[in-house]
Amino acid sequence: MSAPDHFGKKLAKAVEAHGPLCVGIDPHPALLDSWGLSRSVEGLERFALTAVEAFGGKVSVVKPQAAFFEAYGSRGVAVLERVIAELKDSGTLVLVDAKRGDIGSTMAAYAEAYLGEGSPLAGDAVTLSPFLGFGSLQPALDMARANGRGVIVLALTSNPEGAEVQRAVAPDGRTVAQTIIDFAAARNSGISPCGDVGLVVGATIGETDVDLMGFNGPILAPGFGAQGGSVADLKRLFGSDMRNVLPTSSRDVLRHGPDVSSLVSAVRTVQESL
Ligand SMILES: O=c1ccn([C@@H]2O[C@H](COP(=O)(O)O)[C@@H](O)[C@H]2O)c(=O)[nH]1
Repeated sequence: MSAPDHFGKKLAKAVEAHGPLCVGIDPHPALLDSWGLSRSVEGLERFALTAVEAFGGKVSVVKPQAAFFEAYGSRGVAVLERVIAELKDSGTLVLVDAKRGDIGSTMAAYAEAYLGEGSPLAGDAVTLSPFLGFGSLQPALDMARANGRGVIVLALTSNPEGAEVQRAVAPDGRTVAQTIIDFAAARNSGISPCGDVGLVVGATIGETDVDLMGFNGPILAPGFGAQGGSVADLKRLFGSDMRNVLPTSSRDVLRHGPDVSSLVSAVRTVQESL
């Protein structure tokens, strides 16, 4: 029997089939209003399941934003679990955007929750924050690899405040972002076609002034769409080789709901622009 695909291989196949666009499910209160839904668990559920119906099987990756589900407590988290299960059933890769990060011993529990076999909160990958030190993420890196899942680590985030930390210069002369990139690159070394440790590099960051040349993993590019990032920005930042770049957009697609066919055609329009 052949070994199951690792995350990089699953991602490469998904991108081959559907293109690089990752669509976010971010049930903002203002979007619930504009879809004519109540700001309640019932409204959240209708919103999220409509998005699943529109995006499942049509894009390579869907990224539910955990915060908007957690805001409704345990019933909201139950909706997130259902979203993850239904997206998996549709054959679409699920990146749970939870941005977890803590000391290693606590990180092991986060790893179990978001990357553990049989956990209802485990998609195919999870976003992680490395700002307690890249090494603190080790339990999650190990569990991701053992279970054929992936992690996407913040490096250069799309928000303007990120630069004060991420572009700070470490004692060895590298920026914090470059240090994170180098750790991630080392972890992916030798994995084909793409490693299981990805990075967040926002589409809005201006200049990269980091070296991504040797990086063999997925690059999630948020900030594309509602935050002002454009296709031209992606080309400027990542050059012509965008094989592993996953532009991600949430509000700019979701504003076309609640009609499923309008959501689907918004997705198609963005996919074509890429
Ligand atoms: O640097 C980052 C990291 C994550 N995000 C998340 O992506 C989406 C963006 O939503 P839009 O509506 O397309 O602006 C959201 O879930 C963020 O938490 C990011 O924007 N920047």
